Amino acid sequence: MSNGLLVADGERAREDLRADQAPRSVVDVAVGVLMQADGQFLLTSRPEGKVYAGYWEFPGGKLEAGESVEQALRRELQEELGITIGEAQAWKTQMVDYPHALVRLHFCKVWDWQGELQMREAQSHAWQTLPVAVTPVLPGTIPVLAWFAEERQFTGATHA
Ligand SMILES: Nc1nc2c([nH]c(=O)n2[C@H]2C[C@H](O)[C@@H](COP(=O)(O)OP(=O)(O)OP(=O)(O)O)O2)c(=O)[nH]1
Repeated sequence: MSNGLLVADGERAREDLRADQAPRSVVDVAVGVLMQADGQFLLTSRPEGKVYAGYWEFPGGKLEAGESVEQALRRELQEELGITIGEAQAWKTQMVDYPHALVRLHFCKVWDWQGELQMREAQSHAWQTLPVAVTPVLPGTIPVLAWFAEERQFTGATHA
């Protein structure tokens, strides 16, 4: 990692490849970190047919044209989980350079929502704490586990 940018899948080879290419545009993504009072957080698995299918992540998705992060988060969590969220607390942002896209992840903590969780995209879900037991975790999700570790003074591996 350098300058707050996480490069997934082979930094040096990709820098060589990109030397004479135009900079890629950034894709903004709204991500919800659903929290329970006891500190557990919700992870979901990426559905079949998407890049990194089967990897564990926080629920969310790309902003549509004209949407704010909060609007996108509200829409995505309704679409994916069938819940209506209350206030979302902007937490941290993280850029990740994947082979498929350069993404800017806007992580928001969500403490309050209405409705029962429904896995509307046939994804799996798991309430987790540190260390995270489900595997594999999406590269762009791992920094969040480090932020939790810092907040909680947790030492040791954050995930399997
Ligand atoms: N939702 C989510 N996406 C993440 C996380 N970490 C991470 O690197 N990403 C990346 C993976 C993808 O490149 C991008 C999210 O795009 P997506 O394809 O899941 O979004 P979407 O639901 O709008 O997708 P689609 O409708 O276009 O299929 O952000 C995370 O914790 N949660």
